[in-house]
Formats: sequence, structure tokens, C-alpha cells
Amino acid sequence: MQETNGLTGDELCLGYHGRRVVDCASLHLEPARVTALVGPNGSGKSTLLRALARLHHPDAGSITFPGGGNALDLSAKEFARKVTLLSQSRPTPNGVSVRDVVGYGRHPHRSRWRNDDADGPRAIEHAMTVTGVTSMAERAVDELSGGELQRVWLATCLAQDTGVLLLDEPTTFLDLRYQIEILDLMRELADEHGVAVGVVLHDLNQAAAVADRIALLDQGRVRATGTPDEVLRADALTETYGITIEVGTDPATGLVTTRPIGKHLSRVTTS
Ligand SMILES: Nc1ncnc2c1ncn2[C@@H]1O[C@H](COP(=O)(O)OP(=O)(O)OP(=O)(O)O)[C@@H](O)[C@H]1O
Repeated sequence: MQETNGLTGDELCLGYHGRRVVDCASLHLEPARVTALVGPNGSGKSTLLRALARLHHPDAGSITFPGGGNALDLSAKEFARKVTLLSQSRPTPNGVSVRDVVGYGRHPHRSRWRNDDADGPRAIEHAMTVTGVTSMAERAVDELSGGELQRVWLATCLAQDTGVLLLDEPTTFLDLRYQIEILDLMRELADEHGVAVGVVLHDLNQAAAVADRIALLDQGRVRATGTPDEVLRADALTETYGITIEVGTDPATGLVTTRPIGKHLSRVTTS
């Protein structure tokens, strides 16, 4: 495991056009751990992740690597060798092949004047294999389905080969198989390669299953952080989401499970 993996946002204040949307939020992404950010729409998850990826400048607070190095001091290329973000939406280039888009991930590893990225071809092939896009390598990305494209962008991030991987709703658009494979991949990257993974997930049960730690955001504040058992509490979730959420234990796995209760359920619970 690389000891330099990991990233800490401390007391981050973030806003748009003077409107504060994240208020003194701290988030510690540990090496070899998956940290899930959960919370309602608009609670600030993407903004916080984007700030950690240096795509949103903080009004206050710090972003540091283990050992105290200031993430904001690095050049863009140095930073991109350490941290990557799979964002919710990226502009899709026209007529560019899947293999070439995945190759974009190697940009931080290439010098300006010559192609000296010896690990590049292996990293690109590996990233395409684990995301299941090898069979579409020569296709143009603008001809792919939403889920196929999501996997290509994930492959691009993996090819970047960073110690910190930030993923904003990576399972969106994906069918069940690829949702589960991406969760498995996150665990593998953390467990076998020591990567610090920070991931925004809406599915609380997926978060409980994959994450070592969960941060629950509520109106721009981190309401709770800890293990899934510590954070996924019925009272806190019900208050945060504004809907009754029951919490239990999955008898098959022993994992904490959550069940939002909607009126539609009365159709099956009353007869
Ligand atoms: N580009 C922007 N300009 C102005 N306000 C923005 C912008 N992006 C997000 N916001 C606002 O910032 C707040 C936090 O948004 P953010 O996208 O971080 O929330 P989120 O928790 O990721 O939400 P979701 O679950 O819907 O993706 C929201 O009130 C949102 O409307």
C-alpha cells in the first residue's frame, strides 16, 4: 500500500455565487478504506467531492494529503497523479474511440515532449478489462449507451492509477450486474491496492454493504460519520430525509439495512 494514499478535507466551506452550500464540513478519506457520502439531493455531496478534487475552490478550510502536504499547492499534473474524480456528467467527445478516451487517463503520466509512459498500455488494457469495455474499444464514445459510457469514464479514472479515487454516483445508469461489479471493484482497489475511495451513493444499502465508513450529509453539514452501524440510525435518517426510514439487520449478511416507508407500501401490507 502506498503510504501517501488518502486525502483530508478539513472544515471546508463551499458555496456558489456567495451562497454557502457546504458549511465547515470535514471528511477524511483513509488509505485502503471506502468512504461513502450519503444524504438527500442538494445536501452538498457533489460539491464536497468536487472540492476534494480541486474542481471547486473552498472559501475556507484545507485539503491535505497524509503527512500534511497541501493539495492546493501541487501543480495540476502532480495532483492528477494522486487524485481522480468520476463526476456525474462529462462532455462526451465526438468520434473519439473508447480506447483513446481511456487513454486520456494517462495524460498526467506523460511528459510534454515525448511519450515516455511505459506503464500506459498495460494500465489502459487493465482499466478496460475490469470495467468490461474491451469489446467496445474501437467504438466511438458518442455512440454508447449511458451505462456503457459510464463504464468508459470509470476506466479513464482507473487508467489514471491514483491513490485516491473519488466517484460521484458511479452506479447511475448501470444495470444490476455492473452496479455490483463497480461496488466489488471499489472494494478490490481499497483492499488490494490500498486506494482511498470516496464515493457518493444514494442507495443506503449499497453504502452499508461496500463502505468502511459513511458520512451523512444534511443541508451542507456532515451530520454523522462512522461505521455503517453507527451512522445508519433510524432517527437520524428519518430526520435527514424527511421520510420514515426503518433500520434493521440483514439476516443473511449481518449488515445494517434500511427501508424507506412510502404510502405505496400500504398496497402490499394491508389486505
Ligand atoms: N453550479 C452551481 N451553481 C449554483 N448552485 C449550485 C451549483 N451546483 C450545485 N448548486 C447548489 O448547491 C447545493 C448542493 O448541491 P450538490 O450538487 O453539491 O448536492 P448533492 O448532495 O450532490 O445533490 P444530488 O444528490 O442532487 O446530486 C444545492 O442547493 C445546489 O442547488
